[in-house]
Amino acid sequence: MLTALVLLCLGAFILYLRFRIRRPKNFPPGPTPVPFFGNLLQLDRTNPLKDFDKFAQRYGSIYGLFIGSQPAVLLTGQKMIREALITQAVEFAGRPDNMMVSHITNRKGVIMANYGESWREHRRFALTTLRDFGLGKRSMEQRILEEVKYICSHLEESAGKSIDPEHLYHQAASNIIASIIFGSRFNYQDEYFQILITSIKKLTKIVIGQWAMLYEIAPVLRIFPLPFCKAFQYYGEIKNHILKVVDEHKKSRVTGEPRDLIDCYLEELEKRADQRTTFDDSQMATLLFDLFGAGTDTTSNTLHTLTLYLMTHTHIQEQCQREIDEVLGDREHVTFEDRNAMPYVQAVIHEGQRVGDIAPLSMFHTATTNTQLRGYNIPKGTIIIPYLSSALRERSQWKFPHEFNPQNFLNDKGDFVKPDAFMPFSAGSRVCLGENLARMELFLILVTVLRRFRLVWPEDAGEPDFKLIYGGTQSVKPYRLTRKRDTVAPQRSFRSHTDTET
Ligand code: HEM
Repeated sequence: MLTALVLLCLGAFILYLRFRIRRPKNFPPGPTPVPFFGNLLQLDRTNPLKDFDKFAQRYGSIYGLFIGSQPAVLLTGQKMIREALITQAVEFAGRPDNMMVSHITNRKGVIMANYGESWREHRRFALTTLRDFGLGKRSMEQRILEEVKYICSHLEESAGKSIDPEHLYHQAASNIIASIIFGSRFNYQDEYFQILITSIKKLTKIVIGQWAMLYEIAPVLRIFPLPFCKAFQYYGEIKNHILKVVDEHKKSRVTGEPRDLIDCYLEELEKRADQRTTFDDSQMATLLFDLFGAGTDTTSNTLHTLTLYLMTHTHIQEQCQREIDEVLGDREHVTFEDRNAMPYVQAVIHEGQRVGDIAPLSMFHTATTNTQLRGYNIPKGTIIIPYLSSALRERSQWKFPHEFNPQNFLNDKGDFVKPDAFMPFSAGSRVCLGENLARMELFLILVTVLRRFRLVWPEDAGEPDFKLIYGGTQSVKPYRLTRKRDTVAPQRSFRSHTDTET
């Protein structure tokens, strides 16, 4: 019996030695990892953000963790994040290649592409194409305003009923990016459209969930038909749609007259036919997937959370409406330029982004080379996690870090100011590629809707819940809204706090 026990202990010790995780020399300090799981068992599986805060209190604004056996460094606070992503931009511009999402997209396109020529060429192409969006005859602004008409008519039709705005915003954001890249929008009732949107939402959920984690730390499981296989299926559904549209474009396009981003890419392919280039059909499909996916959840979740705050802080909604009326007067349409004359609305939108905290952990980066940060060694390939939420609610950076208060973005004279800690789009060479589009969407949609409607928290809806549901992209829980046509709201305010749900 004793011999068996000794042998068991010895076996366990040998296994421990075999799978023990070794901290690289002079690696940032952090909690002790256990074999195989690293520090994953010390993190709340449904929402690790509070654990990250606790570690930051103990180890400081930079600390080391292990995701399985893979070393990772967590960056907390705006100064630390900027130092890594801006001052040492190139050294930390990589992407992990062992994540499920990098396998799904084959590391092509932009989002999961590693730092290098292909990422650079595709990022540059996408940015220029989005920026010069005089494509065809319609500007980006016109495309957004066209979609806003559908949002308004949907709200118009909902008179006397309460609606779930989440789906409406998802459809609108998805349609705007679809119109830019595919050249056409979907009808809100279109079943196929619902399938695509649902696939994006489910895929986003799976790739940051527990099954993805298992996929990443235990490659041996990948051969089994476990729930992570669904992610590949959802990706396949979206990609099939993309390939179909690309095929149609190849048949119908006219050289020199691009209608959308696909036509622009096909033209680039033609131009580069005799050159060495990273452009090809499969890169194009992943780039389209990246833009369609990234352009759907993000802006719509921001609008969803912001609308909840506006309905429940009616004095803020009213003040926006007064400013909008003053600036627009009799004019039918708002333009993006009008934002410069609307400091309060600007402050409200930015505050919505701050408390909405859409991408709490940004996207993971990696070190592109062996380097140092704050005197610590960071080996090539280390995962770098910019903890964006920590900057968005950093006590020393905000007048009111834990409440919804547009004063966070206004100075004493009432001018709009943007503190350095405002980084929902991240920073540096990987900063969100759709930032300008997203800012334009948020402004044009919100101003048009608030100009026409008063958004009201239904009388029978109880207390609003401001907690964010943790995810790769976060949002508040589903809720319902009613709308009134007049824009003068009775005063109604609820206490809000900006915690993430645990
Ligand atoms: C409110 C809306 C949005 C927010 C808060 C947001 C936030 C982010 C964040 C945090 C990242 C990661 C940056 C990093 O790795 O450091 C990112 C990357 C990216 N976003 Fe957005 N995003 C938004 C809207 C959009 C839209 C509308 C598009 C579509 C054009 C888009 C396309 C992308 C792409 C392609 C990347 C990858 C960039 C790269 O790896 O080089 N985003 N976004």
